[in-house]
Amino acid sequence: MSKARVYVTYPLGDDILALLREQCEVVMNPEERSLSPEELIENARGFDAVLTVSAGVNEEVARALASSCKIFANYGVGYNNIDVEAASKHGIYVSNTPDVLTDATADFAFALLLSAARRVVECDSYVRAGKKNWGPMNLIGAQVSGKTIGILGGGRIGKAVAKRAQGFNMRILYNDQRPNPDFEAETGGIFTDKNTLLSESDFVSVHVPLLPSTHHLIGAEELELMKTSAILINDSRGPIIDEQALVAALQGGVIAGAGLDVFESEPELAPGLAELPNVVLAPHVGSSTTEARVAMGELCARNIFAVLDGGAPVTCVNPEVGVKA
Ligand SMILES: O=CC(=O)O
Repeated sequence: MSKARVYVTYPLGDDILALLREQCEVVMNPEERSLSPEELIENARGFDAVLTVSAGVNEEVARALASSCKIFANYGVGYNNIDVEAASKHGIYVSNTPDVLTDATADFAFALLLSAARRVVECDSYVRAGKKNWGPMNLIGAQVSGKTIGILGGGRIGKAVAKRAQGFNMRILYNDQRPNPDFEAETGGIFTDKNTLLSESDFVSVHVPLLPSTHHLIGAEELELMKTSAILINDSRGPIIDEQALVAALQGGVIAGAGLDVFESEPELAPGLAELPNVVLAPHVGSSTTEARVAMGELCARNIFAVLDGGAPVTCVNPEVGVKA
């Protein structure tokens, strides 16, 4: 019997390709860029599975690929790039990669927080410019230990950030659609409404999925509620923050700083953002550790193999597909 065929939308490491090739024939887009829906349809037509790395799957893509494709296995925990309803309608499973990147992403939120608070990037430039002197007034930053952190999103990554904050003896506030007893039991976090969280926190870290209800969750009004000394961290999804409003707030001293791994229109930045000295910027690398990347690839492969074997994905986003089948 011929092997099932998997299309991979973005270059991935040899380890994951070798694993997929144990059971499947694999074709990969060799270019380091997201494919347009038209290109995805053209390239993946007739394949049994598509491993999506930030490629957009809309209604047309789902419809065009439905005669052969059984799963969109998304390489990432966030799957806002995929129209899940359309995939379900056309009987195609969607899976994501939760858990395996939680620690890496929480570590990176803390890396951004510490970098922005203690001006690590400025310190690096300072030393590289040959200015190595110690001085009592030199590059003074914000203390992190003992401060209040406000975590928007009480899920896996938010909770992992809270656990790190415990190590810094921080007061932990969090907000979500509803309280999460596990979050509170494991971290001592206190559930508050969003406005209280924004006005009382020294650091606000965003860990919600991108949904219509979380688009621009932080805009000009929310930034106005924050302390002028506050630092905003985001390594979830860019459109959760109104980036133009954030630039204006940082320029006007409404808040003190930001650490951003994600942007509204990646890879573009809002005008003025890159010129600000009080932001630390990163190119969407929250889950980019060797361990997390290997585990994400393995989980995509497990999801694909499970579906090709006639079952449901291990980490399934739309189990209703199996119910209808
Ligand atoms: O951004 C990365 C992810 O969603 O896993």
